[in-house]
Amino acid sequence: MAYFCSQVLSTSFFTPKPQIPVLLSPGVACIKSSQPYRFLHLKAMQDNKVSMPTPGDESKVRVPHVLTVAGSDSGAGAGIQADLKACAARGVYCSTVITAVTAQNTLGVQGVNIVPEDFVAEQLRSVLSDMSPNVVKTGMLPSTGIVKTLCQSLKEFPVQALVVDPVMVSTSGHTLAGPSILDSFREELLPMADIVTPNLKEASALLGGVPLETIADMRSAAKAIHDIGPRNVLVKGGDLPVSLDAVDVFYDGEDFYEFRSSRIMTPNTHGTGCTLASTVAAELAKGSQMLSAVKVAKRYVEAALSYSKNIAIGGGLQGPMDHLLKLKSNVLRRPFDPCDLFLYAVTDSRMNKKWGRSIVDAVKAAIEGGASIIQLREKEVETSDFLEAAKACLKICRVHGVPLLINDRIDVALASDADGVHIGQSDMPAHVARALLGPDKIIGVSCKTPEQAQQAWIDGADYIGSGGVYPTNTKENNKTIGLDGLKTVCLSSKLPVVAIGGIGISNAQAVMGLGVPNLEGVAVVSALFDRECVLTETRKLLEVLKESTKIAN
Ligand SMILES: Cc1ncc(COP(=O)(O)OP(=O)(O)O)c(N)n1
Ligand SMILES: Cc1nc(C(=O)O)sc1CCOP(=O)(O)O
Ligand SMILES: [Mg+2]
Repeated sequence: MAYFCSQVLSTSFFTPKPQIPVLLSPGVACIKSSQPYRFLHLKAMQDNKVSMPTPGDESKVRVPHVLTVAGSDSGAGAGIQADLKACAARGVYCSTVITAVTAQNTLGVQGVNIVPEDFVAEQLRSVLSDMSPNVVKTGMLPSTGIVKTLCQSLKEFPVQALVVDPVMVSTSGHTLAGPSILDSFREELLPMADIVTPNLKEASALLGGVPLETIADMRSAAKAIHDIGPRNVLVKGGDLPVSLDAVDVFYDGEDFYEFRSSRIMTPNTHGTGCTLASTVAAELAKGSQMLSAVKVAKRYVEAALSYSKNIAIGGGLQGPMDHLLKLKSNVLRRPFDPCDLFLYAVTDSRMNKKWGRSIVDAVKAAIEGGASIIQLREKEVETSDFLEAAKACLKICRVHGVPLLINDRIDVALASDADGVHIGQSDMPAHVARALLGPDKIIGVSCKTPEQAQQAWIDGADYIGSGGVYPTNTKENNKTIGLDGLKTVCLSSKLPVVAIGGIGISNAQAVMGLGVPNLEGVAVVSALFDRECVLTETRKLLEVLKESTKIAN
């Protein structure tokens, strides 16, 4: 199975002209049409019925909103489910009117249950009369009655733009809207549409079965479909034979634009049509002009396809894509476990330089010796070198299932996709780091007092680093809090704690012997890295720590 990834947008035939905006901004409608529907729309705008901020509303944030009118796909690769995910990924609210419920998976469509027309009408009324979506996007419209109901509702409750994905056949070949629907598409729905996005089969069906085999055919089809009434047409050429590349043709009634793509080999293409149309709708809802909306939508779909090309969901020929671009990395990453803090190796560029080893070699040796978590604390390296080192260390850490944190630098953690950060009291505040890094990354915070420990919990930290337990030469002017200070911090918080500062094989047992339940381990710099052999020192410290847990039990 293959799909196409466009790296290059090529415009052809004509120099692109500035577009007349379909939307000036969310809440402001287009004025380039003389169709009755648009007059209704403009009239509603003037009557203050559509998207006009009302006095007293200034403090409320109006979010861009797409209403999708489509079928449910139980496998969630296409239909309503794809529309919801695409809008969520693009930061747009999505409400739903369900026209049919399908029993569907990656093998095909096993059943279709059409929602009664009057209940589709009721759903439409519920959403349109109250929630003022900016844009309506249509997918599976399985009966003429449902098409008519939709058109009627849109006349009663005009929206800023209508995106029509003329779904007729599922990717597995199952008919989702029969030929009887075509007349109502041509006569009622398409004349109201701001854009229609047929694939080759759908474009051919809309035009009475004309064969579409070349790019020239697609242009003619786009023009002929435009004559039916939609303001813009995107004919998708993914199924075009004889070419390694794929070309989509966009026509706005004046100019043609080609989107040329190269193939991505992937079975995970189910739902690409729904996703593309929903993303166009989402971008329009945010206020984009039509051509920009189409460009962004294509880029997004291609990124999602490329990202999801190897994910495995279901045993059929066509799998779903990952709209949020998250599944792959989450599958590889296990959640933070406080036990990870048992032997915490913190690197130091000066020490590694002194012993003539790279950061990567230092990390490799520490992991081989039994370190359960790594922190890159590289105070003196250039940002670009830090980033490179972080990426290289991450590869090693992932192979061994050892989390890698970055000291201080949220930007480096984000850019390298490290597992998290360690920050101190004078670094980026932990709640800001949490907002930047999201809910899944690990955040450790240095705390010397119970107040700091309580704040770390409030700010969303995952663990506390507490010290200096003993005097240290590694960190200048560091206050020593001793074993008592460490114990006080541990007892003041429910967060897991790792002890730091002057710890090595000679005193690790004394630290772990404190016997407080949330003290999970020790963090060490010089005892591992200011030594000739990191591997040997890590192994020795691991043995001491294991011994201390035996004594405690
Ligand atoms: C595990 C762990 N605990 C404490 C620290 C110290 O962090 P911070 O106070 O931000 O000081 P610097 O390390 O940035 O000098 C740590 N790095 N790791
Ligand atoms: C980085 C750091 N933070 C500390 C704190 O007290 O928060 S002590 C410290 C230095 C730890 O290095 P070593 O293991 O060589 O003593
Ligand atoms: Mg710091």
